[in-house]
Amino acid sequence: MKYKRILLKLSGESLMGDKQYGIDNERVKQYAEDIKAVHDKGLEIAIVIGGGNIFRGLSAEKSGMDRAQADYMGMLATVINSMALQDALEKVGIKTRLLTAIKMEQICEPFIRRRAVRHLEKGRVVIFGAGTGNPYFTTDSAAALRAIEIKADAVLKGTRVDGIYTADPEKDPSATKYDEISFREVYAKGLNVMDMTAFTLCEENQVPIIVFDMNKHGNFMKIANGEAIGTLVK
Ligand SMILES: Nc1ncnc2c1ncn2[C@@H]1O[C@H](COP(=O)(O)OP(=O)(O)OP(=O)(O)O)[C@@H](O)[C@H]1O
Ligand SMILES: O=c1ccn([C@@H]2O[C@H](COP(=O)(O)O)[C@@H](O)[C@H]2O)c(=O)[nH]1
Repeated sequence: MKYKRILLKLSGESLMGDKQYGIDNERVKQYAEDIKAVHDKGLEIAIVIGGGNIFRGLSAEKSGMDRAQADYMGMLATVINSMALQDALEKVGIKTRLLTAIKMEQICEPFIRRRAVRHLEKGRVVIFGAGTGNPYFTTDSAAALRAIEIKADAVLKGTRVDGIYTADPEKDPSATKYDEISFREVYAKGLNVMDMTAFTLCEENQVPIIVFDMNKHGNFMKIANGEAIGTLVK
């Protein structure tokens, strides 16, 4: 394995699979199997999962809702996704712990940095739910923040695009992919695959980011082995 400890960011939207909303069980199962294969090789894995398949604060604000209220709803959506992933991981035999930034003591532990690190050292997959616990942030920023806190070697952003493109590939079919790009170039070109707060946090703390297509079975293993299949930001 190329790394000892990584932070895997999973997209909430990707969890929908071919559905228009919610959680596709087959997709969650595929993620769990891919994560197990890498975990079995001894990599310490922490996960942050988005909530875009259920609720996004920014979209709700556009429909007239108070932004902070909507953001808290978005954070709760990430907990639902985290619980679905936790269930799927346990079904394939992985020990997990779900730690949330908003206390929900009947269902999971509160986020305590030292406990998270201890869980990882003991070989448990740790899922961080409820983002940063603060409105006006995203789960990309939560992923960057937690990665720094647990001293992860990299943020692996597993999403539905296979890397960072010169423009959004879902809107511009002529866009071309970068194999590697600097943080400075990402800012200068305004590449929106992740939010800028997340990029800045990683740059300031020397945590590289790799963007890759998590929906293709086996890709997570390739990335964990150091194969250059996505886009490396450093
Ligand atoms: N320059 C770019 N290169 C690659 N992807 C880009 C770029 N600009 C925008 N994107 C978009 O970034 C998105 C990244 O996917 P992802 O599903 O992680 O988004 P997300 O909104 O963070 O998901 P969620 O909130 O559900 O976790 C894709 O939809 C892709 O089209
Ligand atoms: O730290 C955070 C993380 C998330 N939110 C809210 O949750 C939703 C879903 O997260 P995505 O990153 O968009 O998947 C997000 O739209 C925010 O409303 C938050 O407030 N703080």
